[in-house]
Amino acid sequence: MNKDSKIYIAGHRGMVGSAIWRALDSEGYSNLIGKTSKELDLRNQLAVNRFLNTEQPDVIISAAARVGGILANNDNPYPFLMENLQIQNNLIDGAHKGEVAKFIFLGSSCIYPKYAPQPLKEEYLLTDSLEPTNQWYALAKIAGVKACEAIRKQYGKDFVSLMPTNLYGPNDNFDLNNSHVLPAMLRKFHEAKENDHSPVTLWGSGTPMREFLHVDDLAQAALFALENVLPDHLYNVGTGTDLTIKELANAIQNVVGHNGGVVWDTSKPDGTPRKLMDSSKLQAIGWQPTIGLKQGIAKTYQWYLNSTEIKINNPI
Ligand SMILES: NC(=O)C1=CN([C@@H]2O[C@H](COP(=O)(O)OP(=O)(O)OC[C@H]3O[C@@H](n4cnc5c(N)ncnc54)[C@H](OP(=O)(O)O)[C@@H]3O)[C@@H](O)[C@H]2O)C=CC1
Ligand SMILES: C[C@H]1O[C@H](OP(=O)(O)OP(=O)(O)OC[C@H]2O[C@@H](n3cnc4c(=O)[nH]c(N)nc43)[C@H](O)[C@@H]2O)[C@@H](O)[C@@H](O)C1=O
Repeated sequence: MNKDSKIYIAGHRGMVGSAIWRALDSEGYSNLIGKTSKELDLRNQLAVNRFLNTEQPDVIISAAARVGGILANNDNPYPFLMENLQIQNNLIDGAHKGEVAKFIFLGSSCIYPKYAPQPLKEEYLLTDSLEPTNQWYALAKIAGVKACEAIRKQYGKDFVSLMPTNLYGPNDNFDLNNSHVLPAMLRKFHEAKENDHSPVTLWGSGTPMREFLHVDDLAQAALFALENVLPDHLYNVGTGTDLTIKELANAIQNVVGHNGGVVWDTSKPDGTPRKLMDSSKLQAIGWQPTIGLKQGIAKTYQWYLNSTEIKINNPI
């Protein structure tokens, strides 16, 4: 890939898009383009086609999506299904018709069946039914993976899908209803510490297990996929290590310095019991995670403390 190739990062202001932008920028990629959702609504096919015809990017990295934690997914099935289908269809089909040479699609570990064997291998896709809380989002993401696979199979184009595990890091969403668990816990424990170490209420039973990857490691995986023609269409991107939500709460409490109690609100959903990824396929060809969870949580908490603008993303 040439350093002056024109690379459109869709969703460049989001947690993932901004991390990919930073990674490419620091590697010397000088022709990056991004548009906010106000400037270009990716649900609008006509607008997307006009934009792609005008800009003619060489590469598209698709980090734009309707994203949220377990409750946002569970309570908003239609936008999580339809908006994600619209955004990705417009980008993937526009890229195919516009002769974009390389397309990197981002999905999520929730595409795999709820009770698939662990760790999750890429070939477990579509072998059983999905986790109900995020099946709508997962179905859209599966359609994106299959669209890229179909274009690759029929036309031989370099369209590839990366499936990250649960991500965290700078520019995450800290809205207490819509965010994922790690940013929600950072904010809840921080605010409780400031409030005389008051008790914190967390969701579910605390027994589900999750795997967490720092978004800068995911950005390195995207850089790796940009700079190499990957031999297959689908790659998991994770650390290979998971922990219970209770263990995560303890780790975050320690980093933040909160000494109060924790209450588990079991009226909130647990979601899938476990979704540990087998990322050996991508690791075997050259990508490795580098940021351990404790270090990553500490870095993210520092970022949170130093940020003048914390993203509270509540589009619903
Ligand atoms: N966060 C996570 O834990 C995980 C995320 N992923 C994947 O990574 C990708 C990015 O997620 P993340 O960065 O966390 O999400 P964010 O919510 O932080 O960012 C999403 C981005 O999408 C853009 N966007 C949303 N709707 C539209 C629209 N209609 N038109 C144009 N742009 C739009 C937003 O643009 P703007 O800011 O301009 O409104 C925003 O920058 C997604 O594909 C997601 O599936 C995968 C696994 C885990
Ligand atoms: C990335 C991934 O993210 C989502 O799936 P999820 O992993 O289930 O989501 P989550 O991060 O919101 O929760 C993980 C666990 O944590 C528990 N939990 C405790 N306390 C809080 C809490 O305060 N907030 C949140 N959000 N969860 C909490 C919560 O009950 C659950 O057991 C999907 O959007 C899916 O589409 C997807 O791709």
